Amino acid sequence: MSLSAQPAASLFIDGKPVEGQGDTLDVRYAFDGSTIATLREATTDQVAQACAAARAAQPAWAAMAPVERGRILARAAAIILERNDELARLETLDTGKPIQETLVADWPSGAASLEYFAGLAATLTGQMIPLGADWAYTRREPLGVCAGIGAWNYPSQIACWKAAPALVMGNTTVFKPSEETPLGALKLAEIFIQAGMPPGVFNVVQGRGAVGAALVTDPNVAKVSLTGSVPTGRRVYAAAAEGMRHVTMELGGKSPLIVFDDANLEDAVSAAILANFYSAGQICSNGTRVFLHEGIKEDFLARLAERVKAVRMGDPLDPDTNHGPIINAAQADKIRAAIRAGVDAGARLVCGGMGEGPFIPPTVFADATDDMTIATDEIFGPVMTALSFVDEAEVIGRANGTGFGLAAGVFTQDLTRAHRVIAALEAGTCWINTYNLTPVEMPFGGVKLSGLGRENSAAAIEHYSQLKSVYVGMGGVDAPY
Ligand SMILES: NC(=O)C1=CN([C@@H]2O[C@H](COP(=O)(O)OP(=O)(O)OC[C@H]3O[C@@H](n4cnc5c(N)ncnc54)[C@H](O)[C@@H]3O)[C@@H](O)[C@H]2O)C=CC1
Repeated sequence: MSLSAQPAASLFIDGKPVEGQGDTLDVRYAFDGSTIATLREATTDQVAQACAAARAAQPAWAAMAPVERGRILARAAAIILERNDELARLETLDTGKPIQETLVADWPSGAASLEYFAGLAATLTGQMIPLGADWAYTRREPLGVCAGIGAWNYPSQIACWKAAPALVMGNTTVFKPSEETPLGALKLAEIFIQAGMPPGVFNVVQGRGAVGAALVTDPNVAKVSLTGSVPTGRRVYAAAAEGMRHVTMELGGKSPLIVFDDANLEDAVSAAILANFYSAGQICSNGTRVFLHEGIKEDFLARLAERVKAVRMGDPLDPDTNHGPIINAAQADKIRAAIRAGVDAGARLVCGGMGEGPFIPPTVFADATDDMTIATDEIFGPVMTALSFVDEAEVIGRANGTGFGLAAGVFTQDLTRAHRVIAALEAGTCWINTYNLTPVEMPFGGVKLSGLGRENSAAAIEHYSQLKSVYVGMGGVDAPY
């Protein structure tokens, strides 16, 4: 089977594939470094063209009956699910993630988002407010053109999560995937057209940070939704502020996973695996600071080290591979530097280590302290840091002792404690006795430096719409003169 994944053209503007006129973008398969596609970035003019196409398409799209917009999203979801095998393969080539993951976690999650918001379409109404003889009403209106900017870990899911609530509200979108993973968004654009979406409603531009920056400040853009790191989030938020644009920021984390001594140990170990090693650890909400109660620490670590032996690194297209390569050499270098810093700081390496080439095995540090960089910095790789604790109040304070606030997890059989601890944790997305499940029905997002706004669930609609208030006078008008 050929590994070429060359698309018809690099960009998708106004319903058509359009070749980029900017710099070259080589797309590589993380497993062997082979080039699977060569794209061209969008120029600033092409970004402007995409935004102008989205602007031009927006009034007619917003004027369509909501249920009709919903129907198009639902049709797109059905096409995605029919083509899931082929799309999962492309996602694996684009990201290097194992096919056993991309078959279930990427496009299917994107399709669920389209289905969810399709179902919500007809319910997105304003309010009637009685005011005695007079009354007022609100109209929930679209914002206009919404720019989406994605990270490389879940490229197609991110494109769908940003497109679905925006489009169902009658906004139009220009999406820029990460330069590392540009292919899935082009498929989504094609599928939308196939599902009956009018040209210009969903557009794709490609490029590195500078293209993203041009998109954020385009005069036609009313809202920016970014999934990326905190430093990029700061830059994008600041640039968006100049035009008073709305923002959603889905940024990084260093989330705590707290395991009390009464937890079901086997489940807690499973959760720690999901919270640290799925997608080779390249997940924003990962619970990378695993706080273990002193009483169970060594049992937990021994069991985890045992379970990790079942890891199978290899060709991501092999259905038996359950741990893929890191997205690129620069990211692998960063992860290895973080591992080296953990060893140098005196943490105990329970398992894993440097690995070879693009592969870094599941790596577990124990006996770490809160101030070590392996406990403070987002590594975005398969590196777990275990910290021990004895007391509930102590662990809450330490879990909150970070600028990040994306996610948190608690394992305990004590229901009262579970809810008390979760209430005290500074995190936007939390789990009790499980980890990293992000169904579309549940709001997803962070607090503190991890972001603003929420994706998924009806809560996302708030971030892709604005209210117009209309006071209706039913009698005469009293004026002072
Ligand atoms: N909270 C969430 O939902 C998620 C957050 N992330 C976070 O993303 C990061 C990893 O992804 P990366 O792609 O390395 O992040 P990144 O911050 O380097 O890039 C994210 C996107 O922003 C673009 N970009 C870079 N500079 C820009 C600028 N000045 N203006 C506009 N756009 C710009 C990039 O081209 C890319 O498309 C991690 O910190 C991770 O935690 C990843 C997935 C989910």
